Amino acid sequence: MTNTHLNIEAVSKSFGPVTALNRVDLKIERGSFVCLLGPSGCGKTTLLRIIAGFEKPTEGRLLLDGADISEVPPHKRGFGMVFQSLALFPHMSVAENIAYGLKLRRTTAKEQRERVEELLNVVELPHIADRTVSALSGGQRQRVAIARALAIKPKLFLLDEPLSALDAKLRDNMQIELRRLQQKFGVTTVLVTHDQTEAMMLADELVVLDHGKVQQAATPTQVYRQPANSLVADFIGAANLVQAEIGQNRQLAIFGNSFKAAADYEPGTAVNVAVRAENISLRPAQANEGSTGRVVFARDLGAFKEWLVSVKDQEIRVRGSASDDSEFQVGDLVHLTADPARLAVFPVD
Ligand SMILES: Nc1ncnc2c1ncn2[C@@H]1O[C@H](COP(=O)(O)OP(=O)(O)OP(=O)(O)O)[C@@H](O)[C@H]1O
Repeated sequence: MTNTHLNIEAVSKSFGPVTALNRVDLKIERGSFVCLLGPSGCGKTTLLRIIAGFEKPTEGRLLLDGADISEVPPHKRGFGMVFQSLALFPHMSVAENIAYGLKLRRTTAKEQRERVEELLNVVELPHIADRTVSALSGGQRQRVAIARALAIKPKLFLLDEPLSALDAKLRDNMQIELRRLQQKFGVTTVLVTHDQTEAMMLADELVVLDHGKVQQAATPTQVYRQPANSLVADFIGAANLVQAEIGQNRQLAIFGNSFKAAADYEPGTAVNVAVRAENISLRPAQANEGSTGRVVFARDLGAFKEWLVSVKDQEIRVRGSASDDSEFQVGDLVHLTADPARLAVFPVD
């Protein structure tokens, strides 16, 4: 059964001649964590700003629990927000920052104290309530900003690239923390990111935007395994897009390996086949063998190995697991095999 919290109906937004959003429809489930993901300029920040009320849609409307909020100003929407800049008050203490939204809501001093204490415990900063924000580390500031946004028990929790200023290790820790907090509070959350690993790590539902349109809205696993089109396949994960042609009985040949396309296409249809780097295996090849390529780049990244293999006029990215002890060097002739169960076939646009 669905339980829609926010319903975004046919929302479009133009800035003069630029169409930032083009009839976006999206239903956000109560208590879910939704990530808006896409390349730079795809419209994700504009969509978040429309949800927050900082921008008005050119067309379409927003329904919160069924009520039209399109005309409601941001401060009356009751949403909690965290931006990349955090926008904390540097001269105020941690506790004052967290209590800020509560004060505006005329909460009693006792309620404020209790709520601040509760949140400081949740974000694991109970000992620094009295410090000024300017004396905190990047990760601590991040937690204060999150605590401040959650203090008002927001109807929606909105975050715009909140972790992008943190170094890789801290960002990884904060992603786990953010996800745990969101689950603990059960707050409906929308986060904008251009980092697909972050989006896959956090999201219940991943919304891939491109060219101002929703290209796919599904679980991270679905988006990864069954990308809706070649834009999504290309954007998510290390995918190779290989051109091929449908033969008789839906037969297709990729790197010389033949397999059957799942969807029904006319023979002779040109298609793009998305093949992820980790779904291709290599073995040494002989010069007179078919379906071979030459290794042009090789690196060991610790967690996995990666090669670029020149096949015809394309460079194919291939990943092997760290435990795989095959060693291919630049210049080696290799045979490629794609896992037929993990291919996605799209008509050429
Ligand atoms: N205030 C504005 N005035 C004019 N054009 C704008 C404005 N805000 C956004 N745009 C344009 O709308 C499009 C979508 O911008 P938006 O900031 O939503 O993209 P984004 O996906 O968040 O990109 P990024 O990841 O680079 O922040 C872009 O072409 C952008 O230049």
